[in-house]
Amino acid sequence: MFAQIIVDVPTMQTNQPYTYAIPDKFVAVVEAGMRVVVPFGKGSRQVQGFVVGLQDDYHGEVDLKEITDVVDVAPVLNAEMLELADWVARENFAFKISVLQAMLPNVMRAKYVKTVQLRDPALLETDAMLRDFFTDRFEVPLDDNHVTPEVLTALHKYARLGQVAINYQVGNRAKIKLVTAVKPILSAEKYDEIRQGLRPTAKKQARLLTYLMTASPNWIAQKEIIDATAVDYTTLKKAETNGWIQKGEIEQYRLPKLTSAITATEPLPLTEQQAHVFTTLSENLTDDAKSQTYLLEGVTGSGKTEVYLQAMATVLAQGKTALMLVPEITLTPQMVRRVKSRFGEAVAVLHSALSDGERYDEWRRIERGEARVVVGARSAIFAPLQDIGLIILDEEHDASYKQEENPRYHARDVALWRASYHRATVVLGSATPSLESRAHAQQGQYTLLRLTQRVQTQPLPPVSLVDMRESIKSGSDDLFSNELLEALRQRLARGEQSVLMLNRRGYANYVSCRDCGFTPTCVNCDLALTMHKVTNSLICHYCGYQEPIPKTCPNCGSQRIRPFGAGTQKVEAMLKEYLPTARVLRMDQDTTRKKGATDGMLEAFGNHEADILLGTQMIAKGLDFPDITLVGVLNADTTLALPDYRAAERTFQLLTQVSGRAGRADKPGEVIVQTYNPEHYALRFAQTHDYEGFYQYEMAIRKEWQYSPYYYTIQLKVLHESQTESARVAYEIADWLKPYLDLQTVMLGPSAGSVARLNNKYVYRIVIKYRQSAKLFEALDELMQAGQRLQRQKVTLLIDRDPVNFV
Ligand SMILES: Nc1ncnc2c1ncn2[C@@H]1O[C@H](COP(=O)(O)OP(=O)(O)OP(=O)(O)O)[C@@H](O)[C@H]1O
Ligand SMILES: [Zn+2]
Ligand SMILES: [Zn+2]
Repeated sequence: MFAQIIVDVPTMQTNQPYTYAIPDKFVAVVEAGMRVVVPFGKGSRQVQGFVVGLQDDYHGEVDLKEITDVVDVAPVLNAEMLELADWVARENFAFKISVLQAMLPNVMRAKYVKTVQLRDPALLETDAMLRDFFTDRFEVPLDDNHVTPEVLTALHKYARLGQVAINYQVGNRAKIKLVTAVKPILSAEKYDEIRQGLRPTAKKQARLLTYLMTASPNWIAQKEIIDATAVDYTTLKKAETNGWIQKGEIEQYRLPKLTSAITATEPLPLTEQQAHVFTTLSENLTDDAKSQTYLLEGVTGSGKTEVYLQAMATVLAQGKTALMLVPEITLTPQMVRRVKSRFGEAVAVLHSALSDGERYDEWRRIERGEARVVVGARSAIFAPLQDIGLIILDEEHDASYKQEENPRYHARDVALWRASYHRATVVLGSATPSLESRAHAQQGQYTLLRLTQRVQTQPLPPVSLVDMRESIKSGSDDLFSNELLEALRQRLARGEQSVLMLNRRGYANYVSCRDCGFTPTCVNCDLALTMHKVTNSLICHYCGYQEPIPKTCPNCGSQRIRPFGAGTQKVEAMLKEYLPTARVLRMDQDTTRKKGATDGMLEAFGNHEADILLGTQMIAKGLDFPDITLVGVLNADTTLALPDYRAAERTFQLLTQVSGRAGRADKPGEVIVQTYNPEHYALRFAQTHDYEGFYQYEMAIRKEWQYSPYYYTIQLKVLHESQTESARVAYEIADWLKPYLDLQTVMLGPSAGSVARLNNKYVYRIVIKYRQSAKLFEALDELMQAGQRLQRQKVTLLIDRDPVNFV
């Protein structure tokens, strides 16, 4: 037997698997999706690799090397994942090894100690070999050198049946947690009989026996029994001696904690609009469903989440599984609670704030089929769910769905792939869909569904734009207008709550005129120019255009053209000055760094322990608190100045999202947006909550400037320690690519990266705008595979498809 293996050798990256021979002792064990150790290269260094295929024959010339060792006893990636990894690697010019690794939890990637855990103690009675192996323990280290092929083969078999598990431990980080457990071993009738015979004073024993009568004959954590029956350890000890129960150890998952208990909730009766959406979705949530994508465009507070929950319940009832992705920052306890209160233990949460151990536990619960609902951020799209019926992407427009490092996949694309594999339904939900998705709906690739009203038909809050150019002239400072301070005072007097957002995106990276609002833009691209203090210049991150930082405003001649500044701490201090009685809760990267801090703060705000929630973009999404009646945006413009053709879209989305936090329950809300660009269309459309208007307007601009969704973008970056070498290679690549570009394809650059050096390497960039991809992609693929040659020259080449940031 022979195996095809993708090896993990950073300096020899290639997407071609290597063929290795499988020695006899591993023939019964090795399967696709397992990791193995193989010799590689001249010195036959031992490296890890993934088995991606098996074959009976080999007709090549060379003598094949043999697999040295197996890392896994059961596959850690199934057939779907292997196929998906191929696709993700191909579509994103990524290396397969990095994709395969991205699919696994951290602990399985690092150096580890392996253990075998006995999950079904009954095995010991039937298999003498296993009895010797485990002796008197439930979990033993697995050191491959000391395990005979027979035992390995047996473990392999039991692992497939779920009777033993192979666990990975990194130091102590991801140790399996074992707890004492009890198993009822007598019949209900027998327990009843014993109970009848007890002395009347044996109250505790009676309680225990009553509990055992109705308990299922599985292992139950001892603590659970004690909590339920209020018996003590002595009672349990006695019960064991009496032969009523068996004691042992079971694995306890480190379930991510919530600060307070969850109460079960029932589905809410749907509003007319929700019901219409749900009915339409239900037509495809059937056993013989086909893969189908819906775009749910629903205003803030329209009850999208309730529709998701009910759709999830539908597929679960069919025995299928459901996956719900939300942006990292909206994966709040409030959100998790909403899902867990419906589906309880069936929910696994995958979140970057989890410890490696917690994440690994959740991953295994999913893999074993114990968790059938997954809620998570971007990387949860690789959750090892089987038989998926429904995939939801909430806030589908969110930029965090694109991974900004290798492999640079977009979770939306992966979602569509997996849905087509499982013939599942996809729901992309947002109050402000991405232009790409909305355009797909326009063309009929997605089915468009709308929720135009809030749940209790509360109106969307009125939004007023405060022109800061005027405001400053009349004596306010450039952080607080009189209008906003007055509105905050009103809320304090009424005991209502306010949310204040300081927009930090693109902060201090650009200059703007305080008198006329003018921000310098690129002559080629119409994008805001980014400030570079070192060179005292403004640079276009897209095409490389440069100009000196102007001393006076080119638009109105004012000298008050300067960078943006001031952080949340400054704002907090000023709030204290203006509104001494207000209780302010500041939420930013500093105050939320500690694990669980965000949860605590949101809970405190929910309990009215603060009047004002001050924060960065992280407060714009998802919050659902009934007493927020005022939302203030201190500076709407910073996102407008992002060096990104999506700047207007991002601004519109952010303002719409944050406005949506006000007036969600019975009290009417109000939004105040401070800006230097009150005429900008992104603000105008956000003011009237007019997504469709914005969409039409922005599409016309994208068409004119040849941006997505009309054109796609690919960014190539060349990095080298020497600037001349970096430039030389970039020009070489550009020349090499030219013959592959058709007439509609535009190549910008090479130009020096706007951040001249990254990690001490000089960056040169090429940006390609294209409509037809076939020929171009072939060329890029070839280029990537040539990466090895580049590696030897110490050149790094990065290929980023549809980049979110131009740096
Ligand atoms: N059918 C219903 N009946 C009563 N209340 C509902 C119903 N559907 C949703 N709600 C409540 O209305 C509020 C808003 O709903 P939800 O958070 O699902 O909206 P959303 O569209 O996801 O909002 P956003 O996009 O602004 O986060 C929630 O408090 C939710 O519990
Ligand atoms: Zn000006
Ligand atoms: Zn430009």
